Amino acid sequence: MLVVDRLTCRFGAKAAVDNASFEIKPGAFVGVIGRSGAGKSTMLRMINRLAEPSDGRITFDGMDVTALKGRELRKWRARSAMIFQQFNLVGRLDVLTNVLMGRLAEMPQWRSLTQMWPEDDRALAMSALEQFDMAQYASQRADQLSGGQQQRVAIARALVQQPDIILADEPIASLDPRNTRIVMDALLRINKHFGITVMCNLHSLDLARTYCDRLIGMSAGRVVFDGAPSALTEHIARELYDLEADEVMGSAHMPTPVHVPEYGVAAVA
Ligand SMILES: Nc1ncnc2c1ncn2[C@@H]1O[C@H](COP(=O)(O)OP(=O)(O)OP(=O)(O)O)[C@@H](O)[C@H]1O
Repeated sequence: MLVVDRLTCRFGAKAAVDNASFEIKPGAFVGVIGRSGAGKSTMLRMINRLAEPSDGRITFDGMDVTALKGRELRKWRARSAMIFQQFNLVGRLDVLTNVLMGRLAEMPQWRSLTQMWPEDDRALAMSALEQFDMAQYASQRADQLSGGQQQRVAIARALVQQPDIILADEPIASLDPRNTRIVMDALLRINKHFGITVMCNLHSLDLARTYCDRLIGMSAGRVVFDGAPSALTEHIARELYDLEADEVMGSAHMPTPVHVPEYGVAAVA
């Protein structure tokens, strides 16, 4: 279980995250919502330790994440895989090598320098690409793919890290509606099929309601809502988003969730 306890991150006098506390059980799909600047990215980055907390504590299954250093910190970063808005692939490398990068934390340094990937890792990477219908692009340069395809490769890379939790920071912000659905479905598959906890920052409230089983609402660095999507009333949502409310609340056509036997809930247009 991930426990965030009175976590604060200050940049100068400003608290980007202010005294936030919550717990996340294994296997949850949690959406972090709120307007631009609410502190969503900083929260995720602190959990992965890309941003340093100024105060408070993060623990995972009893391990003090906030105190980790050196090799232990590198291991934690592999266990809490980040997915970014801009995909963060190495464009000049092929797709398979990009996915294999997710295995680096498990490799001795000499081996990673020679890029001699063990056969098991290559098989794991190919299998991850197959999960997201990307195996046919394995030998193609990553920068020749569309945004949606690149994000699927990034998700495959996260999967081969064999993480306990995936931290997705606005993973669909630069995608069109079709690719948005494909990428959100890929995250849902990771969650339902592999049982990996997903924490996903989303600007769109409709997407968050469609895919997440719990929402954490942030405003000015504080957690102001924590509960099931059904408990998020129109009134609370309007308070969370303020002037942006009309933009994020249902003006666009959104997928309706349906039950798919293989992985539980999926989304269809
Ligand atoms: N490295 C930094 N230095 C200074 N201020 C920062 C830094 N990172 C974030 N902030 C500030 O902290 C606040 C929260 O930013 P954050 O990116 O976490 O919000 P967000 O909810 O993810 O917003 P968005 O949806 O626009 O990405 C903002 O006011 C931002 O300007």
